[in-house]
Formats: sequence, C-alpha cells, structure tokens
Amino acid sequence: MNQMTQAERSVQTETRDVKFECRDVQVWYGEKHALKDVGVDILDKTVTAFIGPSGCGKSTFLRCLNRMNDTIAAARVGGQMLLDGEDIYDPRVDPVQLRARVGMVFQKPNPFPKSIYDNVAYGPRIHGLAPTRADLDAVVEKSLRRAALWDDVKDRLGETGTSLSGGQQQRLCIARAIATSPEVLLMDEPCSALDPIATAQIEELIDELRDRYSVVIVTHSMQQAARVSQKTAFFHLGHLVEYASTDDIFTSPKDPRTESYITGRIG
Ligand SMILES: Nc1ncnc2c1ncn2[C@@H]1O[C@H](COP(=O)(O)OP(=O)(O)OP(=O)(O)O)[C@@H](O)[C@H]1O
Repeated sequence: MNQMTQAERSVQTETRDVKFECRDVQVWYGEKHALKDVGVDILDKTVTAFIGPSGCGKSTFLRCLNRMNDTIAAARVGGQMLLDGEDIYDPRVDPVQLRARVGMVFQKPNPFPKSIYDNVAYGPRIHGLAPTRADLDAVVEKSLRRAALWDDVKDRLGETGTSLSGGQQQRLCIARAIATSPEVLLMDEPCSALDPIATAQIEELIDELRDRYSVVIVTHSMQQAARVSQKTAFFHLGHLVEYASTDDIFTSPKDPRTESYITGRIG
C-alpha cells in the first residue's frame, strides 16, 4: 500500500508551496556589488515583506524576480532563480511573458495615459488572453472588482486613468497587474504616495490577494510589514540577513542587525 508518512507529506507540501526558489543571487551595477549571495524560498499564497535600510538592495532583489533589472543597462544578475522549478534567466524565457506571470506595482501610481478600461485591458490584449470583446469586458470587470475599484469606476470606464485619486490610481495599477492572472505580484512600496485611508484600503486588498497569489512587498514601514505579511526578509548592505515568519522577525529576531533595525537603532 502506498501510504505516506507525516514527514513525507510535509516535505511534499513544502515543495509545492515554494513559488520562487532563489539561490546565490548576485547583482552588480557596473563595479558596485549591490546584492550578495541572496538565497530565499518565496512561498505561494503568502505575503512576503522585504524590509531594511535605504539602499540595502530590497528593490534590486524585487526587480530580479521579474527580470526588470534587464531594463537597466549597468545591471548584471547572477545566481539562480526558479519559478515553479523553471529558471527565469534561461535564454529561452521571454521576459515579457514572464512579467505577465510575475506582475509588478510600483511606488508611484503610474496609469497609462489611456482610459480606465484600456489600462486594465492592455495586458490581456497584448498577451491574447481575451479573444472576444465580451471576454475582455469580463476580464476588465473581474480585475477591477478584485482591486476593489469596480463600484467607483463602473460608470466612467471611458475616462482617463489619471483622472482618479491617488489611491484609486494605485488600485487601477493593481487591477492592471492582475488582469493577466499573474501567479506572483511584486509591489515596490505601493503605499508610499498614499494617505492613511488609501493605504488602509490597499493593505486590505493585499490581504485578500494572498488567497490567490504570492505577494512580495517592499516597504519602509515596519508597521506595514507587520500588518500585511506572514514572512519577512530583512536586508542590510546587500545581504539577506534574516528570513523568517513575520512574528519571529518582530518578536524574536535571531541576528543582532535585525534587532537593531526593528528597534530603530539602525536605518
Ligand atoms: N540603476 C542603478 N544604477 C546604479 N546603482 C543602483 C541602481 N539602482 C540601485 N543602485 C544601487 O544599488 C544599491 C541598492 O539599491 P536599491 O534601490 O535596491 O535599495 P533599496 O533597499 O530598495 O533602497 P530604498 O529603500 O532607498 O528604495 C544602492 O547602493 C543603490 O545606489
């Protein structure tokens, strides 16, 4: 009889739950070695926060995960990053296709100078994900609903995205990012340009998104990391110093550098 032991079952679950397996990741900008030997497993259906002082490499590492560093001429990336076991830096991988699977939301809301509808329809159109107009309408509505924006905009889909408030624009950017049904959503300080009410709405949304996606968020706010994430990675001077459950990082950090940062002594 093919009966698994508890240990075998838990190994299987662990393996299945890992979305990104990163080993020995390095990034150089010209001569500057900005990220050194980073190894981390990013889990599926989990919010992972990257924290650390300014310039420690959080955004650099985030950009490795969907090859956005490819767009920076001086940047050189080394090491291994596997998405569901596949090397995302394999020459056969098309970065545009990769970015449909690993979506990104930036610090400043950056809607295209197009209508609200076209902002969300853009990705599904270029990736051929919605063959008919009715399919496209459905994807746009579903994405705007998931981004908690539908009720605000359903009667003004033809208006330009930039006519929305800052918080609404950021939700529009989230709708645009999830319209291609990504598996991973990368967020680089998504609330830094928002007021506390819009921030709370985005944080609520992040919590809802994790039932479907792996979400990775760079944040300067330790309170935000504690509120929204289940796993936290602390970076310092280009190193990943500590990676653990958010509770452990904030209540019993193992490395003195982590403790100094969370108690406000460095940063
Ligand atoms: N395009 C670039 N060209 C050259 N150096 C860069 C570039 N982007 C980042 N760096 C350098 O790499 C290091 C890490 O930067 P990065 O932006 O990843 O840090 P960060 O932790 O996200 O910082 P912050 O919290 O201030 O956004 C820094 O020393 C930065 O100056």
